[in-house]
Amino acid sequence: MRVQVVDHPLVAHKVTVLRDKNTSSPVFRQLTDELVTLLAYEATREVRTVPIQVETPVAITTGTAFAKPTPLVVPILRAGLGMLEGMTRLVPTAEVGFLGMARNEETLDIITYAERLPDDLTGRQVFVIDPMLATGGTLVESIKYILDRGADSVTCICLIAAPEGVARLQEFHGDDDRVHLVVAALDEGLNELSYIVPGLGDAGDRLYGLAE
Ligand SMILES: O=P(O)(O)OC[C@H]1O[C@H](OP(=O)(O)OP(=O)(O)O)[C@H](O)[C@@H]1O
Ligand SMILES: O=c1cc[nH]c(=O)[nH]1
Ligand SMILES: [Mg+2]
Repeated sequence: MRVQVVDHPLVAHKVTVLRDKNTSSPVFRQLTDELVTLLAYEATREVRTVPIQVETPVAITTGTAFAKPTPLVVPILRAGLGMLEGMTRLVPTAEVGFLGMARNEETLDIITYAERLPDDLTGRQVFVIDPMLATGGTLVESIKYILDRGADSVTCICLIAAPEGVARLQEFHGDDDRVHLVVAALDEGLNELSYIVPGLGDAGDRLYGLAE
């Protein structure tokens, strides 16, 4: 598994505003959208391409197109939805599958309440988007799900990760070079409620309001 923390002043600045508890939902959504495009730039470096011919007003030249099968983007509902538009804007030919997962805030067990993915992911490059990697329970489960269906690779794009979550991914997928993780910030750790510290609070709530 390869882990990349994107070290860039634009990313650091946007994450700082995102963390601010006084940042409103509309601004939070806008920054999430902007951040995913910056992270996706790194995360899609190994997306498969094929050469194509293109005719400019001046000459015919060789360009680049995404290879088939096209990349599959999988937002983890709810909070991952906030990253979807930024991702599909960059990779417009991508297909989109959905995983609805929520962690029980007391037991931290993961409940999968929705799943809409192709049964066969053979040969697919999959991009999982979810802003928060806390204990890692959600991502470990998602990655397992996707690899079990035959995907070639799973690249997870997260805004904020806790070292505990990264360690959990290492434990389950550390030796697997099909798995990549790209994050904007690696934080200090988890608090007693398994929230990321300093983090930004509950990403789903800040994007979409209270879950109750
Ligand atoms: O690493 P973990 O400990 O599993 O926690 C991370 C998960 O928690 C958040 O989702 P949440 O369960 O709050 O659902 P929501 O997006 O509907 O708010 C977040 O978006 C991740 O999916
Ligand atoms: O800090 C955290 C941990 C899990 N999920 C969130 O949205 N925030
Ligand atoms: Mg939540």
